[in-house]
Amino acid sequence: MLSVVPTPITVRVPAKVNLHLSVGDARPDGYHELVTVFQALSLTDEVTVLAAEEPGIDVHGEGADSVPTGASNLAWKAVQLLAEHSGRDPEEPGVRLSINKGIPVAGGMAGGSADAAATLLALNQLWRLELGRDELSEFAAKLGSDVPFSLQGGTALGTGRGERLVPVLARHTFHWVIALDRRGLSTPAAYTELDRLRAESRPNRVGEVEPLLEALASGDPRQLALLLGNDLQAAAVSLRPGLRRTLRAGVQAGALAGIVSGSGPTCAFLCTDADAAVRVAAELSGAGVCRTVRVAHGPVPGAKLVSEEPAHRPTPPQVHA
Ligand SMILES: C[C@@](CO)(OP(=O)(O)O)[C@H](O)COP(=O)(O)OP(=O)(O)OC[C@H]1O[C@@H](n2ccc(N)nc2=O)[C@H](O)[C@@H]1O
Ligand SMILES: Nc1ncnc2c1ncn2[C@@H]1O[C@H](COP(=O)(O)OP(=O)(O)O)[C@@H](O)[C@H]1O
Repeated sequence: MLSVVPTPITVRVPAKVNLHLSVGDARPDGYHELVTVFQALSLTDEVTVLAAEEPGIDVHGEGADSVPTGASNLAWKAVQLLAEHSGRDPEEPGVRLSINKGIPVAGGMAGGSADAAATLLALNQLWRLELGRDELSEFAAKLGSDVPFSLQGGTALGTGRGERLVPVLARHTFHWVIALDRRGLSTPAAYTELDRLRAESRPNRVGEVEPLLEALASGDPRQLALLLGNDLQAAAVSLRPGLRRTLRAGVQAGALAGIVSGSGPTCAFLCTDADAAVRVAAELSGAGVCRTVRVAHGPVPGAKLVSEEPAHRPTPPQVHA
């Protein structure tokens, strides 16, 4: 008898930067209450899921060596969650994952969350689960605070632990230079460091989010640059004092402003336009303050089947007279 092997499914998924990250007090469950504005950037991972008897994960690309290939990979947790939901054996789900990293690992750009979101979307297709965006988003929130945003993309206001999202109007495209560090930084360590700093002094807190939302709606990068703010920046800089130099170097290279991305140590520099971003990237890469630089723009869409993207759509059949 002929058995039909489903075609592998590939999903592309973006990194994020927090344009505004206001961290409240630690809650009884250990999470901090946030008010944050996420923007999805054109720095992406690709996750392919394929039916296979031997389960497993292959990781390629940027920082692949430091990504776990076992059960602690967040994308594998997504496989197990949907396997359980759909009555499959989570230990023998009959799939392999291939992850191609473009998002820096442990860089504060939600790379693991991105892979988990991509896996949810890909398996929904491979296993024909027909879960809607809202259901996928609920599964995403079980996997991590940033995972729902990786699914949604664009620009969004996040509250709660970051998982409750409302889309935000962002006019025009913003242009960024991303400075990647030599080593990653742990998210829980950054939150713990912030609690420690707050217990012993009063580090500055970011202000209200409304002015930043207005700047996004205006589309003016100069206005936005004045309002970027991240409460975790003090913690990241305290754990990695060299970041001060990186932030200074980006502005000296011509960026409008620089910010630590989420829990760091990646730094993101907002530039006037695409040409300025290329110039800033070239100068920053010569300054010796980071491992490498990337140019990116945002907002971009969230996790997407690669076959749905316009550039990959098959050309319509030609009609010859
Ligand atoms: C800081 C942020 C900013 O967007 O992102 P990254 O910079 O790591 O990418 C997020 O809050 C990270 O979200 P995510 O990485 O999904 O965190 P989770 O897996 O849910 O939680 C990991 C740990 O981070 C801390 N955590 C996370 C979110 C939150 N609102 N409060 C917290 O205190 C907790 O210690 C938690 O155990
Ligand atoms: N698919 C994945 N990609 C990257 N890191 C992962 C993945 N799954 C688990 N991890 C682990 O999660 C940690 C945080 O990685 P990542 O999500 O890239 O950073 P951040 O939380 O700073 O945005 C890494 O140190 C790594 O051990």
